[in-house]
Amino acid sequence: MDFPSSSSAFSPPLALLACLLLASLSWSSVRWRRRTRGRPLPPGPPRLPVVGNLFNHPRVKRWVPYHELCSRYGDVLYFSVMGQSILVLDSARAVHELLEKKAANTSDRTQSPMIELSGSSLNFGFMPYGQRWRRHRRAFWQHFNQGAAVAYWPAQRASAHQFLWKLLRDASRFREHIRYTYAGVILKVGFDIDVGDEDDRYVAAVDAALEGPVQGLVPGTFLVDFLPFLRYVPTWFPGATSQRLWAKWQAAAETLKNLPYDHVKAALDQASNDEEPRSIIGKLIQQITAVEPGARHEEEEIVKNVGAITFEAGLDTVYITTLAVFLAMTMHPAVLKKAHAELDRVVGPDRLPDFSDQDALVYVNAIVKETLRWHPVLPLGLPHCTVEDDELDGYFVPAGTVVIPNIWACMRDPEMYDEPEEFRPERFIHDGKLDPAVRDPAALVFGFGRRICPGRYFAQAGLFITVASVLHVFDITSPLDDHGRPVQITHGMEDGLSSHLSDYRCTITARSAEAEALILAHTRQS
Ligand code: HEM
Repeated sequence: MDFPSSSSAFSPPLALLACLLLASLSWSSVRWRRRTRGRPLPPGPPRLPVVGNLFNHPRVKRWVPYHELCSRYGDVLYFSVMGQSILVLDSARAVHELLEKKAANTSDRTQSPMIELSGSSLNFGFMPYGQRWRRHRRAFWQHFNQGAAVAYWPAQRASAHQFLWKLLRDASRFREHIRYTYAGVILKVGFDIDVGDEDDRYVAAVDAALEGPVQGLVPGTFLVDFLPFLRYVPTWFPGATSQRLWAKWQAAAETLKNLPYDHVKAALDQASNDEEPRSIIGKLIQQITAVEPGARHEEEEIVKNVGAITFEAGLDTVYITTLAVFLAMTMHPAVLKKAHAELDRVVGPDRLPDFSDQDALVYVNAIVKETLRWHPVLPLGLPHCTVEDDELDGYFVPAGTVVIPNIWACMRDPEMYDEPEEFRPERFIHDGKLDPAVRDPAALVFGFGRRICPGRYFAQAGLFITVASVLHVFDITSPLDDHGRPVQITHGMEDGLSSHLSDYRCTITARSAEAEALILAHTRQS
């Protein structure tokens, strides 16, 4: 048999290239085997060479298709998109195994150009796991831990009362009223600013700054997520509409960082030296005055960021959850009737609910829990990221893997919650008390490990007092059509990092003339 001579088949440079390629492939394969130690990657849909799952990775309302795929592959699901490993955890068990037990290795965040371009660099929720994130989180937690959060109850109560009065005056604008209620509390406790009735410039600054994260952080919305060089196209370039949008978002984030901060700074400058600052930002500014001037700029930046993130992370979450309570009451009149009965019995007609009623208002607490479960506002949480190679259930999890907890799926696990699609607060109650045997949705919807939501105590207190106050004095019923007939509405979740409701129309009326009088009396007092 004739073999072609080596000189005719391969020229020396080509042969060298082939040898180098072969050597590099064998070296990668050895390294891969060393790293995996024979452990396979977790199961998942079939992958194409190079692009992996680019064409079969879910894109819309991913919590649903992820969950459907898990019924085929199990509660740990693996994708690889253009070399990026993605792991979906579809059960409380899997989430606990990786994000709680191995928190030291799974508390990083993946970085995307859209974080900066959407104006979210100030948000430590997106910062990589490390010293900078830690310093931000420490400053925040100091003022929002369980003990500290109690100090904000009076402001939360006053804001809830103001909300009742606004609903009484014009219930058709209940969505704006909810936003003002929660933004007002943050402005008060964070900056000692009293929010205006409407057209408040601080609330306008918050709304403008939230546009970037809400629209810009939905994965895959902007091509720059896949082609990072696009961020350098100048704004004057024809068709560079995204660039102009990003510039607007970043400017709005800067305004949010500086506007309320400057107010606090000015107030501190005018106050006498022995006066204790009343606001969180005031206290943080006071702490950094002792810092050496050289390091002060960095510290000042942290304080500004902490102020801004309180709005960025703390407004839409409670706003959407409160809207979901209104929707649930509209759809389930029997639940509202039971809440009314409990409030009449525990609180009575002569006053509004208070935090001291919380233990006795078992059904109202159960409504808040059921709403957090029924409409988990961050259905996929905030994705974590692994730092080093890891292992789960005997599978290999490479370093740099994006880990997505499917909180929505956990909240609909029929093993944990019977008939999960139903809105049924009773599931949390046994013998007239909250049942410790039923998992509290708060143990999952606020996230995991070292990244668990540090605003959770503040959020839950605000939700409780607002919901209890509204249900005590208002009826919430179906919206009416043009002929005055009730319209049947259903629960739907919109796509997005935080999921808005598809429909939230309702009719809100005071329960009685006494209820109206009660609202007016309390508004005058607060
Ligand atoms: C219903 C209300 C809320 C829900 C369901 C919620 C849920 C979450 C979730 C799922 C995370 C990601 C946790 C993780 O990575 O595992 C998170 C992070 C965060 N939340 Fe909340 N949250 C709520 C309200 C608030 C409020 C009111 C504040 C501020 C006052 C707040 C501040 C934060 C911050 C600063 C982070 C970033 C934590 C970090 O990455 O270290 N949240 N939240």
